[in-house]
Amino acid sequence: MLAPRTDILLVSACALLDTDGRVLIAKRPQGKALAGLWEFPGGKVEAGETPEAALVRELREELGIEPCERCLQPFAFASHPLEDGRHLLMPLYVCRKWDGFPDPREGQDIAWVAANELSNYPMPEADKPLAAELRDRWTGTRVID
Ligand SMILES: Nc1nc2c([nH]c(=O)n2[C@H]2C[C@H](O)[C@@H](COP(=O)(O)OP(=O)(O)OP(=O)(O)O)O2)c(=O)[nH]1
Repeated sequence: MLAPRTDILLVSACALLDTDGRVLIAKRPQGKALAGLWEFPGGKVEAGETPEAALVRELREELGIEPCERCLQPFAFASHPLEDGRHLLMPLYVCRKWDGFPDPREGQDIAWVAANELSNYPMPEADKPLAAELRDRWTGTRVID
């Protein structure tokens, strides 16, 4: 028997890291799914785009910065069911170098947060293992949850 068909939602996201090892997160605005939760900047990969090109476009649109594609370092990914029946596949890149100063262009709140403080910010379920992985990588300790 064939397994039921699942639509995949491909979203590219990025952990921008500053020189102090803090990560930029953004609050999802009212009116969007998961409003009020903190997320990694990024968005849906459009037809014909690579995940990297989508991320460069989203970072430009959301934050007015210009990372170069080769500065996007693959870090981890989320694979998570969404409430609407689709399945989220979200590669998370790390980026430490970009042109410009991150300035929210879509009215979203942003915060620079130490990796070991990400757990103080409510995030979508899909992001929790990614935040834990960032914490482990950038604090050099592995915490058993
Ligand atoms: N950007 C981003 N999206 C996330 C994260 N975690 C998570 O579950 N998502 C989900 C929420 C949404 O279902 C989807 C991203 O969709 P979106 O609506 O923000 O994408 P977009 O910017 O292309 O949106 P739009 O053009 O439709 O407004 O991925 C995350 O850390 N970053």
